[in-house]
Amino acid sequence: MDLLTQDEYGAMAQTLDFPSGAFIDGGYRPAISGETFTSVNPATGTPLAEIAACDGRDVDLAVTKAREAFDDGRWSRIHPGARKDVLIRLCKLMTRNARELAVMESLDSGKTIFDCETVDIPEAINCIKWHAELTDKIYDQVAPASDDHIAMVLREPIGVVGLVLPWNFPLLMLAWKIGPALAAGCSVVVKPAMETSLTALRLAELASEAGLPRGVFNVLPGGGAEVGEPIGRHMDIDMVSFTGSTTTGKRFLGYSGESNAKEVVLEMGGKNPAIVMEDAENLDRVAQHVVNGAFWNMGENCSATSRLIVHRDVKADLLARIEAHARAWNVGDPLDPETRVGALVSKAHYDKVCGYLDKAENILFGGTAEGGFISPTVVELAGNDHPLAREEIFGPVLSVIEVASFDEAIAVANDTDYGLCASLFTANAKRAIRGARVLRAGTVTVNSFGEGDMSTPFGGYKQSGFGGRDNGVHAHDQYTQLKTLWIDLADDADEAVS
Ligand SMILES: NC(=O)C1=CN([C@@H]2O[C@H](COP(=O)(O)OP(=O)(O)OC[C@H]3O[C@@H](n4cnc5c(N)ncnc54)[C@H](O)[C@@H]3O)[C@@H](O)[C@H]2O)C=CC1
Ligand code: BAL
Repeated sequence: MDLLTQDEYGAMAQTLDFPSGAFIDGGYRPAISGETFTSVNPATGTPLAEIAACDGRDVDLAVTKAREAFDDGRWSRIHPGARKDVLIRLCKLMTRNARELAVMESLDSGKTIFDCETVDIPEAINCIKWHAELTDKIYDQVAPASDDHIAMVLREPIGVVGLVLPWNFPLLMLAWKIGPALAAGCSVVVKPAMETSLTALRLAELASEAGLPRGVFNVLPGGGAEVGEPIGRHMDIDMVSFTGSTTTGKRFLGYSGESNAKEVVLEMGGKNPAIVMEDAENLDRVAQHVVNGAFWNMGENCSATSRLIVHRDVKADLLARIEAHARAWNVGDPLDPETRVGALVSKAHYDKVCGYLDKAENILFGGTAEGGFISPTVVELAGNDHPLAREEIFGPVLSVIEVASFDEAIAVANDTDYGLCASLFTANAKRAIRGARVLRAGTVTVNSFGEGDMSTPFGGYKQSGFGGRDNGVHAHDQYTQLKTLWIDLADDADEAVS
């Protein structure tokens, strides 16, 4: 991918048309209330767009349109290959508009243009394509039954799905959810985070251009209480898939229980450990993985490495290498393609992360915070009980905890309410496998940092996840429900039924 220069990206930013309406039933429209909110570029504080501030009435309208679309089968009952064709056309349109989407995403979220161009947009396209390709390659099942019967297990799309999204990977998290949901034949009502609504709105427009029937893909910008809660409580939504904080995620269990017992899938916070044992090979490479895990996307990542649990014998050497690599991560204008650490998503979130820096008693390096930007920071902790070791910070702050043995490292790693990801660096194969088995996390990486890829499920143990997984065939399956079809084949029409 050839990147532009900072000036060229700046010039492009001036020419973008930002969407402003909610996207309902195939077109943009104002919120029923007529209210709007201002979307702000967190890197500069300048307003980008006035966006429709939806509420429960818009949710009702969007759900009605989504239900009509689902029930008349314009998407849910067409040939899977036809669904695939539309989604592949959407991927082509995304590719054609990739640069526009990348700049829009960077302006709206503070993410670096480098990441938007090289990760967020291409991975979003790849995700939708992966699920589109799956659509006409999976089969239903025939169950064992007597010769007088045929028993089938059919997968049907679950129905109207609410998708409630975070701000840290706005388009990519949307793709993780609409990819499998649309491929399965569902209609979706999407609520982007208020901080980052622009690319979701633009994507709905592109999907319409690709031929997605109206009513199938609706996007409702607005607040959590105004849009998220009505989605969670709606009596005609069959399932909600949510990504965000554990506190808000748990609310959806209550909404479901107090409404129609809709299915709920939650992908929530993390406090992810990286364990580095004294036998880890190539400490320089380990340091690069730790820096990437901790500081990529400004640490605004549920899978971010936020606790470095390091054996005392390699601690000094490893920290020196981490510092050297982290210092090479430029902090600054997200539209400069050399920048690796952009702005935090909002003033409120910046203030929250600064509050954690204030609590840090021993900052080893970094800790510079100015105007919405925070430099990669490493903090030494005496143990795992400090708030920096227990609470999700969601910023470029790595806490270091020293240990003296493998068993102690595993115990510290598991001593958390979260269980999303963990990484383990060791050259000892037995330790690697034993460690991977006992670490209580949905994804464990050995001698690397990562989340797997499109084909592997992503989600958490403990308070990091509930009800399912993003990515892979598992994600597709969770947007479907099973129907048993049992057919009597006996040639005995005259016999009494017993
Ligand atoms: N796991 C992850 O990927 C993410 C975790 N977070 C964590 O959450 C913290 C707070 O960030 P927020 O943006 O406030 O996260 P949040 O979990 O409150 O927001 C996620 C989504 O839920 C919606 N929402 C908020 N309150 C709601 C409610 N009462 N009912 C229904 N929907 C609601 C939001 O508008 C947004 O679309 C961050 O500092 C970070 O620690 C934030 C974003 C993503
Ligand atoms: N890293 C993708 C999942 C998330 O941060 O929410």
